[in-house]
Amino acid sequence: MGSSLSSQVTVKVPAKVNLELRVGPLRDDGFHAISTVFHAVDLCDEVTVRSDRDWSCQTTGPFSDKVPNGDDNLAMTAVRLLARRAGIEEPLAVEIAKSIPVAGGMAGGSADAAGALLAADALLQTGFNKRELHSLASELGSDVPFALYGGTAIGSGRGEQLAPVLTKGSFEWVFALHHEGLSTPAVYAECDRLRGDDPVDEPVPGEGLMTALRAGDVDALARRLHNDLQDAACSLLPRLWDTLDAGIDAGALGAIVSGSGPTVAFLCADRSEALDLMVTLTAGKVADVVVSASGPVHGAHVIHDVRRR
Ligand SMILES: C[C@@](CO)(OP(=O)(O)O)[C@H](O)COP(=O)(O)OP(=O)(O)OC[C@H]1O[C@@H](n2ccc(N)nc2=O)[C@H](O)[C@@H]1O
Ligand SMILES: Nc1ncnc2c1ncn2[C@@H]1O[C@H](COP(=O)(O)OP(=O)(O)O)[C@@H](O)[C@H]1O
Repeated sequence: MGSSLSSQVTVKVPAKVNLELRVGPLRDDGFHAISTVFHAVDLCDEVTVRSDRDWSCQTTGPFSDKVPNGDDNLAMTAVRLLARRAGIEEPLAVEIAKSIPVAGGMAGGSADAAGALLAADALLQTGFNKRELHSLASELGSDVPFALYGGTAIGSGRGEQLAPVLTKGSFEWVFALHHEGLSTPAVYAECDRLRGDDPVDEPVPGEGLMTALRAGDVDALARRLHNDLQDAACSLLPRLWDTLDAGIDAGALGAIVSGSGPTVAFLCADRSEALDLMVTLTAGKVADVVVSASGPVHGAHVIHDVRRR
């Protein structure tokens, strides 16, 4: 992209699955208090930011037709925010090579925002420290800070407050993607509707999940997967129930809707089981696309840095 002489930085940034998502009451600011365990998987976008004559944002890849270009793209919002806070007016061009499903509950837009923040920060040499970048990421969205950090982490508040979690080894996943997306606010609203007037407790982490992760115990992890938004996502898209069942029938150890959905995540015993499951689910046409990925992986990190000043 661009002239070979332009300065540009490329960042690789992962998707996430929520191993646990406990949703508390609706807060006065319109967000829900949550307790979640984010887990970064090696299904990644690459975000390139370069100096240019005008501001622009373009997306390539299989999901690019579903992503807004220009100012409506969250990555564009991110670079504009960073430049403004750094007091820099130089226009930037953003290019996203997109592999993370859109509106799939895997935080693809948040990942692009985090990637764009990091790339623009490296390009412009702002001098912002990690805490300041975290704060900018929180302004962009509840899931954006986690995409900067990656690994496995507890998220609290509205998801933006993070604490790292110790894990052993890696876990093998299969993801069933649906072309139809689900809107995150609509899924939270459906969760509230299904709960009706029932009192909702402040969310707290479930027992056993941290032990399973620390021990690298995939069977125990499969039993601890939990998502309070799952019923709401399935209520809005009932065929997700069939997708969840199909994976378990085909040998997955655990199945869960990823975040606000509609992507369904299956936890497998090992890589070979994951490949077998991928073939079975693809042949059974239970989803529009089936992919495999492992986690945890690193958060946003620079993979190319060409700066000419
Ligand atoms: C559900 C989760 C689980 O990790 O992600 P996805 O699965 O959609 O990727 C997150 O909570 C989504 O985070 P994110 O997509 O960053 O949401 P934001 O842009 O901050 O908020 C969009 C809207 O979602 C709702 N929202 C979001 C976070 C939260 N803790 N409570 C909410 O009620 C609000 O209606 C808010 O206006
Ligand atoms: N860079 C981006 N990538 C994906 N979606 C984006 C992006 N910028 C803005 N959007 C908008 O945000 C919506 C939610 O996107 P996404 O983050 O993929 O969902 P989810 O949080 O469910 O994973 C999309 O429908 C799209 O209109």
